[in-house]
Amino acid sequence: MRGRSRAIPESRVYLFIHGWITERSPPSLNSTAFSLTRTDLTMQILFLLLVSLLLACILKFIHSVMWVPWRIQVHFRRQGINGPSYRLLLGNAPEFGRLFSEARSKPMPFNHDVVPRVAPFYHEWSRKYGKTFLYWFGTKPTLAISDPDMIKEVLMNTGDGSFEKARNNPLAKLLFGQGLIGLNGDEWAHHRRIANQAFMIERVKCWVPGIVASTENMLTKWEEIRGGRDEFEMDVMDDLQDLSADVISKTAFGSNYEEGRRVFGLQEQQKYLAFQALGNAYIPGFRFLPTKKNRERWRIEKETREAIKNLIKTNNRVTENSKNLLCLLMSSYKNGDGREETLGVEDVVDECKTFYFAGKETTADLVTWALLLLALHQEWQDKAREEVFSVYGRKELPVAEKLNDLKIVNLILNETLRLYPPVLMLMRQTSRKVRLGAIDIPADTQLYLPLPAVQHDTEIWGEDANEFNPLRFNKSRKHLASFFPFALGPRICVGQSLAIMEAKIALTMIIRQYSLAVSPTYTHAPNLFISMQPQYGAQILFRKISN
Ligand code: HEM
Repeated sequence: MRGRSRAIPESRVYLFIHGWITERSPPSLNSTAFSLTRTDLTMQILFLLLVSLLLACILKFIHSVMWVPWRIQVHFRRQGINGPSYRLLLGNAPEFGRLFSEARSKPMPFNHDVVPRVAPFYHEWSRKYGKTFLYWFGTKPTLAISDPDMIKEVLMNTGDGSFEKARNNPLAKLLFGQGLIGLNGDEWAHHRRIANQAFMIERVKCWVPGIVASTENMLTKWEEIRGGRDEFEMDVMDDLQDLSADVISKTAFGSNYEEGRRVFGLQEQQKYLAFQALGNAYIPGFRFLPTKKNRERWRIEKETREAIKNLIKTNNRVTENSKNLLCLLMSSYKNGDGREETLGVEDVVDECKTFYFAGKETTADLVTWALLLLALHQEWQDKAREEVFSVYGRKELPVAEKLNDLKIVNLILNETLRLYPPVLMLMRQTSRKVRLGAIDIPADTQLYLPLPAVQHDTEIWGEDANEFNPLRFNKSRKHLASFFPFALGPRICVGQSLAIMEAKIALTMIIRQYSLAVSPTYTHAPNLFISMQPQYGAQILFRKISN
C-alpha cells in the first residue's frame, strides 16, 4: 500500500483531477519544483475560470437570443396576439428590409392611400395577423398597437415610467446629442420645462417677422428662376428645406444666424454620416474605433459643439438677441416649487442640435405636401387663395395677429398632416411589466404606434379616409388619438406652434403670388427617409398671378 500511494505524487493528483494527466516524472520536493507546481495550479484555476466564463457566456447568449424571445412570443400568443415568427438574432429585420425595398421600388398613382408604401411592414403584417401584432427588431420584441384608446393611454402617460421613449441607437446621439428627443425621466422633465418656456406662443409670435423675411428671400429667388416667364417648373423640396433651416437658424441664433447656418451645415454632414451607419447593423463599441468615418464624425461633432459654444458667448453680449431660442434656453425659470432652473452650456448645445434635427425636415415636408395637394386639388387652392386675399389683401405681409383668421388654410394643413404625416415612426418602450387594455406587456417591450395607419383607417375616418377632404376637420373627432401628427401628452412636439406658423406664412405668401399645378414630371412616391418625403422630388408648375 505504501508503495502504491507513493506512485501517485501530489502534483499528478492535481493534473489528473483536472484532466491533464501526463507522463512527466514526479518532481522532487525542492523549491523550483514547488514553484512550478504553483504555476501549474494557477494555470489550472485560470483555465477553469475561462471555461466557466465561456460557459456562462454561451448560456447567457442562449438565454437572451433563444429562451427569452421564445417565452415572450408564447406569452403574447396565449393572449391571442400573433405576428411573424422570431428568427434567431435578426428577428424580422430581413423581412422588414425586403418589404421596404419592394415598396420603394415602384411609384404609385397620385392618390393618398400611402400606408402600403410608407409603412409596408405594418400594411402586410396587420392584414395577416390583425391590427395588434408582435414583431421582432433583432431580439427586441415590438408590439404594434393601433387602438386609439390604447395609443392615448401610452402617449398621455405622465412619467410613471411605464411607457418611456424607446432607446435610440447611440449613433443617433450625434444628431441630437442628449437633447429632448432622446432623454427620459427627470433629465427630460428638466429640459422640457425650460423648452416649454422658450416655445411659449407669445414668444413664437415674435419670430414671425423673421419667418416672413426668410420666405421673401425664397420668393425673390423663385422670381429670378421665373425670369419673366408666365409659367415655370420647380422642384420645391430643397428650397423649402432651406427655408426651414433658415427659420430655425434665425429663431435659434437671432442676429448670428449666418454663423448658425454654418453650424447646421455641419449637422447636415453629420446626418449623412450617421445615416450611413444606421443603415448597417449596430455593433456595440464600433463607434469608438478610430475608423476614417468615425474620425470624421468626431471632428464634425467637436467643431459643431465649439461653434455653438462660441455663439452662446457672442449671444450673451448682444442685447437685441434676448428673444432668440439660445437666449431663452440660457435663461433661468421658476419651476413648480419656486426654485430657479437653468440648463448648462452643454445641455443648450444638445438642444440646438435637437431643434435642427427635429424641426427642419418635418416642417419642410408639411409645406411640400401641402403645396402638392393644393396643386392637385384646384378647388381647395382657390378657396385658400380667396381666404388669404380677404385676410391680408394682395400686398400686406403676414402678421402674427391675423394668422388665426386663416381658417381654411388651417383645415388644409390639418388634412395634409393627416394624409402625409412627416413623422412616421412613433416608438415607446415599457420600462416594467404593464397592462394596456386587456394586454399584459412584459418590461423592455417596444411599442410601435402606427401613426400613418391610424390616420388613414377607414374604421375611424370613414370610407373616404384616403380622400383629401379638409372639411372633415370642421367636425369634432371621436377619438383624441385618431389624429396625432405632433404626438400627444407630455411629449407632444415642443415646436408645434413654430411649425404651424411657418407653414401658414409660407403657404400664404406662395399661393398669393402663384397658381400651382402638378407638373407632368412629378412621380408620386411618398417615402420614409427620416420623415415622409417625396422620393423623386416635388415638381410643381407655377404660374404668376397678376396683381
Ligand atoms: C410639421 C412639423 C413637425 C412635426 C410633424 C413634428 C412632429 C413631432 C412628433 C410626432 C414628435 C414626438 C416624437 C416622439 O415622441 O417620438 C415631436 C417631438 C419633438 N419635436 Fe417636433 N415636429 C415638427 C416640427 C418641430 C419643430 C419646428 C421643432 C423645433 C424647432 C420640433 C422639435 C421637437 C422636439 C424638441 C421634440 C421632442 C419633444 C420631447 O420629447 O419632449 N419639432 N415632433
